[in-house]
Amino acid sequence: MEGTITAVGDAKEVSTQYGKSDLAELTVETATGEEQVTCWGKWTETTEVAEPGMRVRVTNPEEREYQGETQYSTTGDSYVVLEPQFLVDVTDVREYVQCPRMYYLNKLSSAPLKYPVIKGTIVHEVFGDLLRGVDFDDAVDDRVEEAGLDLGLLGMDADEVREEVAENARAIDAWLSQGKLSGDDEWRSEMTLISETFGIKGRADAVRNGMPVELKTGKNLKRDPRFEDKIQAASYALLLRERGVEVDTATLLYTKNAALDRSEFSGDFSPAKEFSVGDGLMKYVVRARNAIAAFEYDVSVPTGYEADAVCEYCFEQDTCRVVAGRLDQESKAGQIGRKLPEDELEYYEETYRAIEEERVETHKEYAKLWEQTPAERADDDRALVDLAFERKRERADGRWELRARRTSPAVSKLREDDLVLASDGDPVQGDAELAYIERLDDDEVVVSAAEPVEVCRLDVYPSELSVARMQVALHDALLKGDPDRKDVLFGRREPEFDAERALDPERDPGESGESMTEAEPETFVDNNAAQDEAVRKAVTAEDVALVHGPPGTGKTYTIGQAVRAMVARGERVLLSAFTNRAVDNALEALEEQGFTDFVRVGTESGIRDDMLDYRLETRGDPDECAARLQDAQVVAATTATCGSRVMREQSFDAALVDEAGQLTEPDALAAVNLAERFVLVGDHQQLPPVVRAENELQESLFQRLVERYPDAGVMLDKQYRMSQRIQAFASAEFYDGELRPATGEIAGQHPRQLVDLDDLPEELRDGVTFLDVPGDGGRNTDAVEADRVADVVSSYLAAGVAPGDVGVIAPFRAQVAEITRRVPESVTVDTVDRFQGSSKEVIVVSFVASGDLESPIFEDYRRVNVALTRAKRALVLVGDADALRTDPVYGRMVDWAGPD
Ligand SMILES: Nc1ncnc2c1ncn2[C@@H]1O[C@H](COP(=O)(O)OP(=O)(O)OP(=O)(O)O)[C@@H](O)[C@H]1O
Repeated sequence: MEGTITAVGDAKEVSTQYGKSDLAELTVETATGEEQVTCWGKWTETTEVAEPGMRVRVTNPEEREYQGETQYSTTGDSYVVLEPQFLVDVTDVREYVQCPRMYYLNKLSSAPLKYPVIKGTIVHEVFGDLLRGVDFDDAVDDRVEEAGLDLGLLGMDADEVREEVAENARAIDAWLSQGKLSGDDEWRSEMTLISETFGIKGRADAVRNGMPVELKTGKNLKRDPRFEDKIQAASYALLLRERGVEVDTATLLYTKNAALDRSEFSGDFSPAKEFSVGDGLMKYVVRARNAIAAFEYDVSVPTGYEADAVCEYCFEQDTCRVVAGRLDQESKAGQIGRKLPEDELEYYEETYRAIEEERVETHKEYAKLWEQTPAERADDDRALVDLAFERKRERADGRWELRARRTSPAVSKLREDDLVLASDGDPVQGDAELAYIERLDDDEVVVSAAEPVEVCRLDVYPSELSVARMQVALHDALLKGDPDRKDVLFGRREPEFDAERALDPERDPGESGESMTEAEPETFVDNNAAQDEAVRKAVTAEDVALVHGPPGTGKTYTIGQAVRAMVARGERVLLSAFTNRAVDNALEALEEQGFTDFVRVGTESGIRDDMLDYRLETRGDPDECAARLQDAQVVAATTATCGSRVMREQSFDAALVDEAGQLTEPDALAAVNLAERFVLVGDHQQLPPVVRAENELQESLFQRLVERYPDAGVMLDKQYRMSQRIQAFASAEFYDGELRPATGEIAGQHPRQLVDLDDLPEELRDGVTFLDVPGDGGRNTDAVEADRVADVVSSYLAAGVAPGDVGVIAPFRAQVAEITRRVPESVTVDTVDRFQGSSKEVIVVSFVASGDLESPIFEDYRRVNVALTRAKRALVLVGDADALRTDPVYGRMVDWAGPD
């Protein structure tokens, strides 16, 4: 039975025929009405954390009719699951059992760059390799080499690490070969498991004959595995049971045991500890996960009293007390340090809550994996569901290349390089693995995965990584952040500027012997006063400078100038942006300006091909890898990568962050935290941060600071893209009329410069055109409008415009698909989000507007602004004029564009 809790009774002790037992009543609103459920025994621990409003599921309850009503009670086979749609991760269950506050603290600080962590990862990878049959020495050498950068930053010697990893791996190898001797062991490494019944997800290190095997790189000389390790293995056992495997044992492999000197230690040296997994342990797992789900439900913070955590021996004791002290939390370990000022505390708590709300939304995405039918998921753009598996091939690196044929031309959010869940058709109960899309075209898809799944379906995989990084950035900014910086962030002090820094370093008195008074302010950009001022602000800012760059105003160019000016002053600079594309564009601008002393940090698949030469190699000799990063004057990475453990170890004089209007505050902080001073470049009139939850994360740090400190900002007011005719509406509507074409030549751009106007239909001869198409009234697609858009595109192509110069923008992916089917492949058709930051000679916008515009077409005006500011010479708007006129902004847009 399942429903929403409306009341929770107190636990009481009663006598039964089997002796004394606890019980507590839950009142639950189910699909058929309000029901009573009696939770017996240890399930009262769960009722104690339950609250009205939470969802609850009780499996295998006993049903009894009593005075005409059905009453439920738990049986020996029952599980009580709170908030089952919230998938608690197995590693969180393990942490929680060890100490509830440890689970919380890990959310705030993520895995640091520490040798035991890195070594643990390497050994795990070698374990996977050995299972896949890779040669022992090859696996060790290769995996150590792969961790080159991490090891280099830790100052580790590769030979020593190899030796230590080999010692651990030998324990694995010996144990594996024992299993092999005994016959037909069936192995599978790294298995992604999701339980919709128990609300748990996880990734088992390995599964042997259906039973979980967990690898621990520590030692354990007791006969039995550690309790928290047992809990972890039992969680996987529970997940496997849901797939119908009768799991009764699990194995923990303590690899360090094999490397211990027997004369120094005594105990049970065998690395592999097997134990039987009974129902009791699995119920314990579910109760622990319920406690976590309950904390997440009301975003409360554990104190450490919830479990029998022992603080005295805990490595995290100091951190725990500092966090408790600074954030004014109750903690079993106590508090140290001064409480944050009230406004910071309030900000921290609000932002923490907002990020957790985002986490809940991410979990709702997971739940859609089973709540939606395959067809619904496909309709929702969240999956490609009818793939026909073609073939698999094992690569030299042990990963599998999997190919499937597409049997229908569906659209989806999925793109090349995305992390997806590749499955045999059932991502929850079937064979499923995380995979990367390597190629996705109209008739075939190629993915790579650790296991050879017979791919028939790919699903969007809602990663929690971005949520995790936001929490870490928030924590770092508030608890570790410089107090001076925080004064500005919290409005206690105006940002300051040091004019001397703008003096020409070429004429630095230190070098030329001239006195300071003779040094002159440098001119950074001589043909654009606002850009010049922007660079000056960036260079002189002691705290923050804000560069507001409307479309095409040379943001990227200005960033390049600013970076070079900073480098000329001997500064180490972090160059960051929301997307890989913007990071690469900024580097390209630097390259064009003759500067290439930079290092690009990121994954091979994320970085544009022409920038791969600058990519920081993370594999190889530790010292060399580390030196390349540490010696680089300029380091470039997305803000997401700035939250990685490698980047969190770096420090910079200045951080320049592009696309800052699209970043949530915590995402911007991830970059800003790494530098002494920072410059945000963006436009809050274009795309806002994209988050699932509707809360304060939707407002960027850029916008907040621009509004708070207008004097720290400069607006770039000359644009290098659009004709006067095209830019007029956006300038008036979104930039107070202050945006202007940079030159007469730009202002005067016209379709006649592309084609002979006589070759175009009459209505397309102006630079801006509105085509009134009543449409078919569809909500997300409009076939009539799509036909008209296709006509317009073919008119331009017929007149001689190159297909690559034409772009089509539509508000919904479904309409993008409608139009894609009707135009040649080389014409880009996409949603606004994919067009931000790019431009075309000719842009056609399809509005799919009908009726009274009930459903917001471009969600908000900022998206329309982006759509209307991509074209250089010709902009064609296609939509239902009457529908659009029901909205004042769209009404003015229609008036501006025609029809006359
Ligand atoms: N001061 C300048 N002098 C000459 N050309 C410039 C200047 N500033 C920018 N440009 C040119 O204008 C064009 C647009 O500049 P850039 O790509 O930097 O704009 P952007 O603001 O980053 O664009 P978007 O709005 O797409 O992000 C580029 O071709 C660039 O070289």
